[in-house]
Amino acid sequence: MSRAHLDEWQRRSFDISSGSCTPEQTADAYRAHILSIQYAWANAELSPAGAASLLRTYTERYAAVLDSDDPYKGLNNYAETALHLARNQKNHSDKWESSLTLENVFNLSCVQKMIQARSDGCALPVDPADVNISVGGEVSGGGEKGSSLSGPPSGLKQEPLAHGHSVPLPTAEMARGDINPISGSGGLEVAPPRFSLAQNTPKGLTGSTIFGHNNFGSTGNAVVPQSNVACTSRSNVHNQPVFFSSTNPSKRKNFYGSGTESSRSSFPSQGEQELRGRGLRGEEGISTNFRSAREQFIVDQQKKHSHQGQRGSPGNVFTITKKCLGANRSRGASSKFISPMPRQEEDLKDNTPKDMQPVDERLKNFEPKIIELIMSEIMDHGPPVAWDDIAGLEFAKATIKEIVVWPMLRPDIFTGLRGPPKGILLFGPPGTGKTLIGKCIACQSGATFFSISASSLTSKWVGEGEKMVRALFAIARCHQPAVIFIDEIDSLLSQRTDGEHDSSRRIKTEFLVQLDGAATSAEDRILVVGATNRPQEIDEAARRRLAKRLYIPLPEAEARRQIVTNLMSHEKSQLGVDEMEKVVQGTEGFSGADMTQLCREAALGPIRSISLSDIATIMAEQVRPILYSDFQEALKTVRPSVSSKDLELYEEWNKTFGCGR
Ligand SMILES: Nc1ncnc2c1ncn2[C@@H]1O[C@H](COP(=O)(O)OP(=O)(O)OP(=O)(O)O)[C@@H](O)[C@H]1O
Ligand SMILES: [Mg+2]
Repeated sequence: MSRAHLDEWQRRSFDISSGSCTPEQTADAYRAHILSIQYAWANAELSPAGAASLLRTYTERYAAVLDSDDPYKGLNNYAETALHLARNQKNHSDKWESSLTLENVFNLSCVQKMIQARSDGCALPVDPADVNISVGGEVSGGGEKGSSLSGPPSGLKQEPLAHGHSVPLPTAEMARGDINPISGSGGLEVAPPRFSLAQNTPKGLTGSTIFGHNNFGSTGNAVVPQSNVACTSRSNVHNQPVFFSSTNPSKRKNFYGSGTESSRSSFPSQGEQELRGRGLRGEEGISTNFRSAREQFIVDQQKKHSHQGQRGSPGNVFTITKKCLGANRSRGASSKFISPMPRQEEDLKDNTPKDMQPVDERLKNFEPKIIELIMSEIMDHGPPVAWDDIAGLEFAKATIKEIVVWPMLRPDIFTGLRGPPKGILLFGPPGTGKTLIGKCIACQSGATFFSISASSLTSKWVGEGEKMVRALFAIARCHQPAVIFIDEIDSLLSQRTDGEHDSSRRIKTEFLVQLDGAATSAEDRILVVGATNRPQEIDEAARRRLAKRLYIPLPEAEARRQIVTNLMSHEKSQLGVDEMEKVVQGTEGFSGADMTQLCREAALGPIRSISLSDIATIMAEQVRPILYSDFQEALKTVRPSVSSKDLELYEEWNKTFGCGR
């Protein structure tokens, strides 16, 4: 080092050793030393080894001055910082005091309840919510071999309670931890007694019950040293209530140590306890979570076996239960998990009556794809339709109720000749409510309802049509009582001609076979409802099988009024009685669908009266009500869709084949 540096170094060293420097000056001097060393090393005036050695020495000395809490020699840097931080922290814990004292603990209602329960010989009310210590009354082993808590151990006072039972109270000595209340020996060094809750437990609460720790392995000021709380249960513990202590008395409830899986997984098993006990003894009462691999293996094995044993017979397993989510639910092979999303096949199974289960075997011959398609055709969706939603058609409605609803309600009296027909044909002009009736049957009959459009059978599944028909009837048989609604049945069962396509002929034949089978089988409760607006095109063989042929005519005046009233009730309208009458009279020959169309058109009247500039801003309430004038306007554009000539044909067919009066 250069001469100047060495002089400076010397001066600083003298200052430090003179003892006249303040800690700040000493620290500065050491810091300057460190800088000098770094400088010399950077200028290659010091060897790296020499620089490292010097740096270590002076860094240590510098740190010693900084960290020393001696006010004359050190800066107490660390403490200063920590204290500074602490000063800025709000801390209320120093004012906190537990309200739970030795005196008032027995006044707690939950403690009283427990005492009462024990005195009544009932199970102890305990909440395992946040507690994980079980302490019973029977003492086996301990300082005085064979001693039991039926007599208070030395160090426990007997204090009579209101109801006459005595409770051992800890004394001041115990509170100080001088005496182990459980051992009763008055000494600290006691072999750990084992506790189990037996019926012959003294009526009073043990000191350990009340003052037990929350944590198994914790040590501290508790009255009961943890080493003594390692519970084992060799016998007579099954079905015994397990006693938990809790720091939160409000959480205590009735609880039985039933030894559920969750509890066992949350609490040390017997083997675990023993191992822990060993560990405790071996380490002079200091519990440790460490376990050798072998010990862990033994614990795991014991857990496994105790689980199995518990399921079969709840034998000699450790009966501690911890409350946890779902603990009360039984799990395992016997419990049934119900998925919130039922699968299709489960639906199929569930909808099938138990006695119909063997029928499912028949579905094995069908391709799952086809079964799935048919199942998706089950009409269980769409807005429900009530009988009152269908205006007029009183005869048809009464007949259908008689054929479908009553036999379903009273199958016992609709037997033999009174047995319901197996096939119905609803025929009539378009838009008169045939499909509506089908939907209503679906909602009201309570039967499994299959709704298939015949055209989809012939066009959608070309080449598979007859398979579909067969599968449809097979599934319906599995879901009896069942209603198969076939809309536009004319396209399926039209007259057989020489020029027709082979596939549609096969479908038709299959359908007739199935219909025949359903019609002839007395046990089958399958009703086929066909709807058509071309009844004259239906094959005579099919016509015979659809025994009940109901004419669905155009709505009469009363029905038309009902349709308008029904539809207008959902809108803002002002239609006087006379005006309504005029509308009804002006719609002679209208079908139900035409009436609906007329009302829709009339409902647009108020909107059309709003000027184009206002339509974007007008409030919904400001739109005027539907008036008679709107109907008058609508009647100019909406014409009846059924011609009188067509009507004659229906009337004629009804007279020839219909079942109406
Ligand atoms: N009797 C009725 N009561 C109330 N509304 C009806 C009635 N008949 C028809 N409607 C109305 O007409 C619409 C068409 O009816 P639906 O589809 O049942 O006629 P359809 O007889 O099946 O006709 P298509 O023969 O053309 O299939 C219905 O949605 C309903 O709004
Ligand atoms: Mg229809």
